[in-house]
Amino acid sequence: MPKLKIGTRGSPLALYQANETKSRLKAAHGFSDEDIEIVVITTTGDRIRDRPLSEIGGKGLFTKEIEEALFAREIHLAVHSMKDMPARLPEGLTMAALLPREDVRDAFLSPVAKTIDELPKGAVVGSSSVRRGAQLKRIRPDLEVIQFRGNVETRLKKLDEGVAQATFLAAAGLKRLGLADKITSLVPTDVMLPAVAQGCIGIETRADDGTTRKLLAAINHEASAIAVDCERAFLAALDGSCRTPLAGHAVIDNGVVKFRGHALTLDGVHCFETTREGSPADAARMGREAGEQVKAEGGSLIAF
Ligand SMILES: NCc1[nH]cc(CCC(=O)O)c1CC(=O)O
Repeated sequence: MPKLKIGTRGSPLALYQANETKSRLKAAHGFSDEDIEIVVITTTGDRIRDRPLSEIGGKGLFTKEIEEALFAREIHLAVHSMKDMPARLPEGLTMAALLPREDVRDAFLSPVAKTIDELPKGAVVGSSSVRRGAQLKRIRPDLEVIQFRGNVETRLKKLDEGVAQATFLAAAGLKRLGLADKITSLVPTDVMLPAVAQGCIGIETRADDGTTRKLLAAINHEASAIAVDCERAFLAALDGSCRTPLAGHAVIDNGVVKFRGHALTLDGVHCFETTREGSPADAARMGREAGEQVKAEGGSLIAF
């Protein structure tokens, strides 16, 4: 009988993340392989493959069935890409641990150019992310952005076939999957501010499950948890739909939390920016106030 059941989506990245969590729990608590079972759960987001997620309802589509399994006690914990988590968790669930954050940057993939700047005038870029689309139009208004979904292999094939000249993926996912060699270049965060919580794996459990919470506390990475708290408070304050291009990134530098947040219009013409600095204890408040500021400033142009 397994002592712990981990719920996860079945994609290669999700399985990698669940196995990473399993290894860390084994190392922290001396569990054997049989003690921890990985339970694959198919979500609505996995079933719908043909439409951009932002059209269907976006965030939450990858979490609903998994959270139902937590409530039903079919699993003890659930492993998520924090970037895909809605700003607020359902009542009764909690994010009990964050794993050490991977590279937060976006990766640029292109057979014809080394960087965004080097793309030929009018080049076609494949991306379904409203954030990346808006950021790109802001720096290169000449580029044409087309919808692009699918896994890494599908996207690389589309690049090969000339459907688009470039695409973007989170560096974290590529690195975790051992596909870092597919990256043409990494986009600096001051060129493209990453999505809130990009590169972060979070582990969710029931708030009243003290046993699992204690096991997870041992593998929590505090600096990553603080940064994500700040970024997600920004997201929650803006209450953005997934049609709202938002970006936010916090780092802890010498004990100081430094946060940058952006909200853009879809066409990239307007970008409302905010920065905050403060102590880790204030991380969530800083993110929230940054979000409130951007909402007040950009509210007439951006539909949050
Ligand atoms: N929205 C899809 C998604 N959710 C998490 C990752 C992997 C990277 C991460 O954990 O931030 C990706 C792929 C991507 O945006 O390229």
